[in-house]
Amino acid sequence: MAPQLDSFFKQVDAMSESFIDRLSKAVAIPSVSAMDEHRPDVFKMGEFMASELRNLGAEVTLHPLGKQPHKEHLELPPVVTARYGSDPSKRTVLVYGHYDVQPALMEDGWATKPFKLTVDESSGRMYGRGSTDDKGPVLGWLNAIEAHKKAGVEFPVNLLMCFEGMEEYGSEGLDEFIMREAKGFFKDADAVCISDNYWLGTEKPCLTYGLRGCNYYSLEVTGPGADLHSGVFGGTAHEPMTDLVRIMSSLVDPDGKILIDGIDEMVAPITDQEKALYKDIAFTMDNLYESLGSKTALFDDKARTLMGRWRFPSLSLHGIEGAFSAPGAKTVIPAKVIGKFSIRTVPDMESEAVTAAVQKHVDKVFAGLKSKNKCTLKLQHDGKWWVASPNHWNFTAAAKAVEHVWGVKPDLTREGGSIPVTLTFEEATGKNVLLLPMGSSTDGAHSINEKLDRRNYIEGIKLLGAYLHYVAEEPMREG
Ligand SMILES: C[C@H](N)C(=O)N[C@@H](Cc1c[nH]cn1)C(=O)O
Ligand SMILES: [Zn+2]
Ligand SMILES: [Zn+2]
Repeated sequence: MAPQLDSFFKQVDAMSESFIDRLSKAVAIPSVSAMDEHRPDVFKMGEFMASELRNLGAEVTLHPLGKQPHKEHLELPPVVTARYGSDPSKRTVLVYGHYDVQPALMEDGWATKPFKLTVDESSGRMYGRGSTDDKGPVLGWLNAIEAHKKAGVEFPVNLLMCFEGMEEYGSEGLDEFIMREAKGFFKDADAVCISDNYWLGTEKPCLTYGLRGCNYYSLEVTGPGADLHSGVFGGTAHEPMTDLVRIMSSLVDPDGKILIDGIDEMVAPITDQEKALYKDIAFTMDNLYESLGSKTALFDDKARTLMGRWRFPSLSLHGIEGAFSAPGAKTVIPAKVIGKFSIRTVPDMESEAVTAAVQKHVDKVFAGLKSKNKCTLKLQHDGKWWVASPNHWNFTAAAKAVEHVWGVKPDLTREGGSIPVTLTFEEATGKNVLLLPMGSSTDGAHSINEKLDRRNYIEGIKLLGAYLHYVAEEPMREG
């Protein structure tokens, strides 16, 4: 295999500028799934993926998913599936990624235009929304195909690709599609690989075997018929924002402790075996400070910090729709405000039980306010946590590829973020799922100035290709 991989690696290096150009074109399409006005761009990005894949010789299908639930004026973007190769003597690997991105506005504080890939030649940092989450990794698979073709190296496996456009909005419609296609498009898969998370630091690669789930809520408080003048009506009416802020501040304390009764009891106890795992992970508090961009950590020690990210639930307050947020001093009483918060869930939390506990808490606190306003809690979307076995040939193949490309053994990690369909793929295919990250801890996914380091992108393309070669070699045994 070594000469084949050498030729493939040389080709990736030779094509690196054209791979960066492909990423620039993708970043330039603002495929923000959470903003109605960007829905045509999400479709455009789906078309871009389909056209790039067709040019590489893959069999591509765009699957419409129908109307968006609760937003029937919007069509869901298509799932793009593609097959590259159908040789029965080869293994078949299914890869998944998403072509939608989080919102990004210049006024959020970006130093460069979010939808223009800006390469800082001195640091190798490539800034742009979606560069690391998840356009860089998704294009990594396409680039790996192209480099094999150009280098004249036989592609080692049959590749099934599944790219969606709603991941950042709860993967609407995808679970049903995957279950429908379990015995169709996905039936040949021998293993699944997802590249959509990050290293723990900036130097050591990792393989990931767990994710937290995510229950995302909106909490609406309404009262007056329209926004009011606070001079005229302040002191005469129950104010929705006052109620909302009280309820939101009752959910979690400043140390991150969730204050909702019953949540702690749902969390699986920590075992001694698990405690021992944390000490060997290459992660320091300085890694955290670097990726936080500050020293505002909740805990001073590594193990508690990793547990806080991986295996305990957390509750984050995200924002308030309808609140006055512009510069200046508008003296308004907003008539309707919608608070947004989410709970990252872990084993053994069940979505329905979490929502029941949240509803009970909100009802209790709101009743205590004795307000005449109306308060409504809604679960916007939920995605389940996932923990898999890393003792499977899929992980062994990936570990060999990491050692080959990066010269070190990868850490085995869990991820604090969520990829809701991971569990669905596991259940639909009955096969092992591996998370193989490309980007690093300082990439700032979901934040301002999101970036992917040039080194992680180019070596990441080599890693994805090498992984497929090692998969082709691994003896078939379930782990
Ligand atoms: C880890 C992955 N790249 C990611 O960013 N996932 C999102 C998915 C999401 C959106 N709403 C709920 N889950 C995340 O973890 O926020
Ligand atoms: Zn994301
Ligand atoms: Zn992502």
